Amino acid sequence: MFDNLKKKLGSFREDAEEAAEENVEDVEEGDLEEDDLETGDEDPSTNETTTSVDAAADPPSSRNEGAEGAPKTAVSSDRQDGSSDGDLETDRDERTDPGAGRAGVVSDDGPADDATGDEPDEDSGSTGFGRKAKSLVKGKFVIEAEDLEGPLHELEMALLSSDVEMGVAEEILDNIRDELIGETRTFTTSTGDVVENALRDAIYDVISVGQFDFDERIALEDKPVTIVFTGVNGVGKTTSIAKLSRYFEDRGYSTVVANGDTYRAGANEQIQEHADRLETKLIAHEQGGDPAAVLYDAVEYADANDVDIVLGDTAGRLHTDEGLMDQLEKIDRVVGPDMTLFVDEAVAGQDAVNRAREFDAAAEIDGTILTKADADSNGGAAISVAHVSGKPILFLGVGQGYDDLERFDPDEMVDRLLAEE
Ligand SMILES: Nc1nc2c(ncn2[C@@H]2O[C@H](COP(=O)(O)OP(=O)(O)OP(=O)(O)O)[C@@H](O)[C@H]2O)c(=O)[nH]1
Repeated sequence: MFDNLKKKLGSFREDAEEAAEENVEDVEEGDLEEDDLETGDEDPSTNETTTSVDAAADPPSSRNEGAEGAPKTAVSSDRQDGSSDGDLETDRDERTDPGAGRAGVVSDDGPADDATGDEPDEDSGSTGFGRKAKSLVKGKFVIEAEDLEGPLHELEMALLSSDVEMGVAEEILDNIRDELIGETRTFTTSTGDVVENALRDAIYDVISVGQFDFDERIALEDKPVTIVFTGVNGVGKTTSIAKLSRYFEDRGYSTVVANGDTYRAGANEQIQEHADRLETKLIAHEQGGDPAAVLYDAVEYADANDVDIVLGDTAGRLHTDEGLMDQLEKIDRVVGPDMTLFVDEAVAGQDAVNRAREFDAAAEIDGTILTKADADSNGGAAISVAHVSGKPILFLGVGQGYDDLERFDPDEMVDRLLAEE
């Protein structure tokens, strides 16, 4: 899965690490300015962080600098879930590389990311992270813009040729620039970790857009929960519905499937096969019937039989097909689905990215299921869909079996993309 992209990211890592290595200076403990490592300068009342001595030379940052006077910190990810960066970073690093990486990186314009979420360092300078980092520090470097020009250009070309959407590729590059260029970085493990963490954060930022806890949301909704699936023909909608039926049944929910694809000959038979295998009820009408009526009946059935979740298939359509888009609107009016999930195939690359944007504009979606990720070596859709549509990827289809469905986890995705071969 995503092998091409993994290779290309690996090349960037090597190139950027080389650029960092060329600028490394050894640091004797005694040479370190307190400023290099200080972490206790935050004023809790203003949440201001000490600015870098090099800050004036910093290139304008599109991400870390807000309004004039706003805090500029080394923290990069704008999390979607409201939790503090510190908590998340700590979580993430513990899972991926305990004791290495981010925790060891300190820039001179503020605290290391992990430190930002920790308890306040009351006696700054004598206790806490600054002191700890000092005793571990190995070296320091500054990467200037020109050092990274070549590697970043290569990375841009690599992302674009992997079907990453142009705006998303630019965002990733901006994120990396913000993280790596122009700041003196002291480090405790290796320059490789510094580069890897910058890349990790840059990608995480774009793929984690809009993430929410899907299971929790299902648990909290009044039952029955109605989920409608939309997308173009043949991308794996029906199969994904069958997989989600299995997913929910595995978590103790009962499901009923509604075939709102009254358009395509053979659709009833196809979905009936899945329902039989999964031993779940199918509600279907004659071909040519009203899809909204099918879904309405399925919700009635669920109400009457205490079924927890209604999974509603719809006809494959293009967002430009007005008749079919009107059907979706009617479904919205008649059954008021709790969620509309857009289904597309990872292998469609840029097309899938464009369709996600367009479907969201035409019929507000809550999230995406990206199918056939198992057959996609590029990964461009997986990287781009959330950022472009503003809605999260919720699941990846990773095969044709009912269990071949993975919750999309941005952390795991980044780990996967940056895993050493
Ligand atoms: N490898 C792989 N194949 C998949 C995956 N999901 C679906 N497929 C296959 O894709 C083909 C199309 O799937 P369907 O579920 O029929 O697609 P659909 O979108 O419902 O198609 P229409 O009903 O024609 O709109 C089938 O052969 C599925 O087995 C996946 O995650 N990985």
